[in-house]
Amino acid sequence: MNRDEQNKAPISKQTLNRMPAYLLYLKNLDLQERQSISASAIASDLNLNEIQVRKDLAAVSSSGGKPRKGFDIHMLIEDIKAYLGYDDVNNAVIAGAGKLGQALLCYDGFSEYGLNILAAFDSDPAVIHQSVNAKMVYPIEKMPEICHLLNIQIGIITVPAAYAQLVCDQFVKSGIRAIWNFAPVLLNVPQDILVQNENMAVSLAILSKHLSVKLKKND
Ligand SMILES: NC(=O)c1ccc[n+]([C@@H]2O[C@H](COP(=O)([O-])OP(=O)(O)OC[C@H]3O[C@@H](n4cnc5c(N)ncnc54)[C@H](O)[C@@H]3O)[C@@H](O)[C@H]2O)c1
Repeated sequence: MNRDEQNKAPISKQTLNRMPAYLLYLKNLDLQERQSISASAIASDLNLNEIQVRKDLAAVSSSGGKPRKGFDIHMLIEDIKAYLGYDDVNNAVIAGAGKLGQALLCYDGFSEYGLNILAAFDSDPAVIHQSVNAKMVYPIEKMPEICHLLNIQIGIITVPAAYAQLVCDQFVKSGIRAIWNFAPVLLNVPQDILVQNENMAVSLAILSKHLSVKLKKND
């Protein structure tokens, strides 16, 4: 099956959302030590249901697992990358899985605009390793590794204002090309990085200004 055919194959949202965790896990295996791995070993190491893992990997694997040997690790990594759309410029991650970050993670409507939020990062142990709408929240320290691994181009900032520049710098170091910033801060970025600031307060101020002008006219 070529990459285009693979991308057309139906795959559930939950399966897609588990792929970054599989990819991270497989990339950290020592390929000198072993070249293949079984679905049951992956399920046990990631604390997932074995049947679920088998189904997930069957949906993406171009070769399928061999009965005794399992999956060729290198091929499986390439298959998962292809499924995640490694060259897709619209793959994004979130920094700050708090109230706003979680709301964005839970909103499925972005996919209609081609934006795929694949994972999130946070510094709070209470949310790290939790999944939100089946998307994993990773420790912020993992950002460079995961962004490079998934070839992420867009970083979404939903941390408190005081940490926004720090997180922005971490995104830039992680190879991000564009930033969607929800924190009320003007970010310093290298010239080639695009920043889109989002501020609901500004929209509300415009709305209230229009309303006051309209009401004055009606007086
Ligand atoms: N643009 C808008 O219209 C709009 C609307 C609401 C909130 N906001 C902004 O969004 C941001 C988040 O708001 P919230 O209400 O979700 O806050 P929150 O406190 O619920 O969430 C912030 C999250 O960021 C995490 N965090 C803090 N420092 C971090 C760091 N260095 N690295 C990684 N994670 C870190 C926290 O652990 C927390 O989970 C704020 O800057 C807020 O001003 C913007």
